[in-house]
Amino acid sequence: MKKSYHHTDQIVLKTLDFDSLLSVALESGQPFATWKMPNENTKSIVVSLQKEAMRVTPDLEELPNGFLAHPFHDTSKKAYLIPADIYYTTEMDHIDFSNDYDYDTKVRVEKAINTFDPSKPLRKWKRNMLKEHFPPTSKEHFVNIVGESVKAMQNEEFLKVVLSRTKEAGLKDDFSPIDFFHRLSEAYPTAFISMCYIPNVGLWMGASPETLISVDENGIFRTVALAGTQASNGIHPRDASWKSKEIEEQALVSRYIINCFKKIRLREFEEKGPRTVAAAHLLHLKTDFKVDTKATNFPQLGTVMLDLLHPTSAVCGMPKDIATQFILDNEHYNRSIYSGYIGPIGLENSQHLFVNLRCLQLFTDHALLYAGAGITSDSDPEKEWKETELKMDTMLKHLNA
Ligand SMILES: C=C(O[C@H]1C=CC=C(C(=O)O)[C@@H]1O)C(=O)O
Repeated sequence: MKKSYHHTDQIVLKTLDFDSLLSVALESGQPFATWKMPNENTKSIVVSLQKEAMRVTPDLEELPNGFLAHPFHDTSKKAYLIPADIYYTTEMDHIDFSNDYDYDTKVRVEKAINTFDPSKPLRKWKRNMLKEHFPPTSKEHFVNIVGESVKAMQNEEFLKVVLSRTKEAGLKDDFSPIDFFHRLSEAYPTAFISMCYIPNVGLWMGASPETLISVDENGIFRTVALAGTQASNGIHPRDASWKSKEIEEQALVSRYIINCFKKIRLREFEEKGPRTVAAAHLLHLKTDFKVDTKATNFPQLGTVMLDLLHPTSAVCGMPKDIATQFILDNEHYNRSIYSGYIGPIGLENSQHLFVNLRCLQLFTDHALLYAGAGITSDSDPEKEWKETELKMDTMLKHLNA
């Protein structure tokens, strides 16, 4: 696969700790991202020393290492890349610093970290927040567009559409994004916990249950079909039962992925499931797909599948073009990177991109939560509204805790 990480100059810090580096990054207004992988304890951070994130075509084999964030819909199909000018994980005893910067820049960064005072509350980050956003979706509007889409599907205009909405939640005066990141990491060990700041896109945080694509250091490619939702209400995943509406909704996502494999004539994939998995207080149906890119001699499979998969019918619908148009015409707001994809690329010789779900965007005094629900011809608009409320609770429960 790709070249190994080649950042060599190391910064030696008086006190090397994750929170200090993250605080300096957050207050600086530079593009940065921090994350925790599912089922791992390590927390990682990348900071760019440029003022803006890069706009790139998501070609994983060609891009510099860093953190990628792709919007749900972008006509130029470009992603934002936060290059790993500074890279640190809680497993490291030093900070990796890119060779592209001169000695003075390194000294400036080192000084900012070494003089950081953890006893002072963080305030400057608020200056970098976006000033405005589309008004939150009213219940009336959401229920209305779900009803319209159900009619269109009963008329056989399309098979499935995922409709989404936003809602505001106030922040406590002393709200700290860093404490929130740690609370999410504790609460959801199996999720991809992330925080990323991109100028003009905003500060986003999330606890995603859905891998879009991953390629590990051994060249094993993975993706999943995740759909169907019910509140777990204490039920163990193995004892869950599903209605045919959810079974079909998830089967459409699996079929979509298999069609992507067919398009590139790849037959050597392993498929496991569907099985029930827990994500916070919710249960979903999930099918796992796996390909050995070395055995199939397909090193660029990650990039090829990324282009074919996004947006999957777990966030968009079927057929893709008609569902996309329905979303753009009816949701009346810009999803930005909600239901797009985010994650580290090139670091530790692997790629890990997750669908940006169960997420929110921070503003100076409130958060904007995002959630959607898969609609089919059998959907009940009122139930779909409740489902989006349940999904938003994933973040809401821990926001002001
Ligand atoms: C679109 C979202 O979830 C997707 C992933 C799992 C289950 C889903 C569902 O049951 O509708 C959605 O397809 C969201 O969380 O905003």
